[in-house]
Amino acid sequence: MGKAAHGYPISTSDLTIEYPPHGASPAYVAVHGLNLRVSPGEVLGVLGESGSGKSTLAKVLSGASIDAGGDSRPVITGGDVMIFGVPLRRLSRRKAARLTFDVGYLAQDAGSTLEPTFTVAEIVGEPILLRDKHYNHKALEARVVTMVDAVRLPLGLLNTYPYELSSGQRQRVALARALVLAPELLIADEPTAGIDVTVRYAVIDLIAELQRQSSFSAVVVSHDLAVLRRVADRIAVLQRGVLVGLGTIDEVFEDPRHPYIARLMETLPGAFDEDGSSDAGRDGTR
Ligand SMILES: Nc1ncnc2c1ncn2[C@@H]1O[C@H](COP(=O)(O)OP(=O)(O)OP(=O)(O)O)[C@@H](O)[C@H]1O
Repeated sequence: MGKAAHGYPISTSDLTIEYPPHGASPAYVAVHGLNLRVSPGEVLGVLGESGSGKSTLAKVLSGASIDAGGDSRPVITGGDVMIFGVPLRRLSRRKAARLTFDVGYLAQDAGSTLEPTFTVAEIVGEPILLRDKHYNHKALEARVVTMVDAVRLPLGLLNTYPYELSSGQRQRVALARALVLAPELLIADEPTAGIDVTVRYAVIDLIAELQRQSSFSAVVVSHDLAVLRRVADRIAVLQRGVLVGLGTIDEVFEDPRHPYIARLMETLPGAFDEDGSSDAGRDGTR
């Protein structure tokens, strides 16, 4: 794809995303006129309350919504987004499928939706075979071992099934799968949701560490500012599908130009502690 030549891994211009009408439900605009860019090697956090459009945006940026087809998927109806210079709005499903090999996507609840009949090794290795079904067996095995090791799972788990793992271990498997093709962009949607409180920060710290090692760009969606503080270079704040803040966490909150952000500050007790710790989101609720 010649990714390096395209400057920005993600560049949106007036991006509007809509869910088409479905049965009795009218069309719903989930993201309105979004303008942002993600630079090579940058981690952008996306913050917003439930229903603000974070997952919708993540799905579209990953190319997964086009690849999936179907009529309840989000569709770009205004502006566009370029992923490594490829405009998504009119992208065919075939080309979108190819794009998904370049973009790692850790979907919301990825850990709890792993294929239950596959072993850990099969789950992690599957994207390699989807890209190239004739991939060398030994090389596949070696790559799977490398990835399982990279996410700090014991290799003894390679032949176990998802139901035998803890929530944190399952999320690590999902992360290994999302990164197995060595993507230059990772889209992670609420990577710490549903994970036991005691290991939640270990998972986000692992993403931060792998990102530093491999310098991929990333978008990390979370409703938890303390999570984003551990990984994001900048954050984008969404309210009802509209971008209401963009910058480093300190820039966004030190000068809250938008009343929503000022309100958000009040509802995030402890979010501004020096050590980045926060009470918000620690109780395991979403
Ligand atoms: N398949 C769908 N059809 C119609 N509307 C939808 C669909 N999926 C989501 N929406 C609507 O789009 C809006 C944005 O949803 P989205 O899931 O992107 O929000 P979110 O910020 O990720 O929320 P959460 O943190 O709860 O996951 C919501 O109002 C939601 O009801």
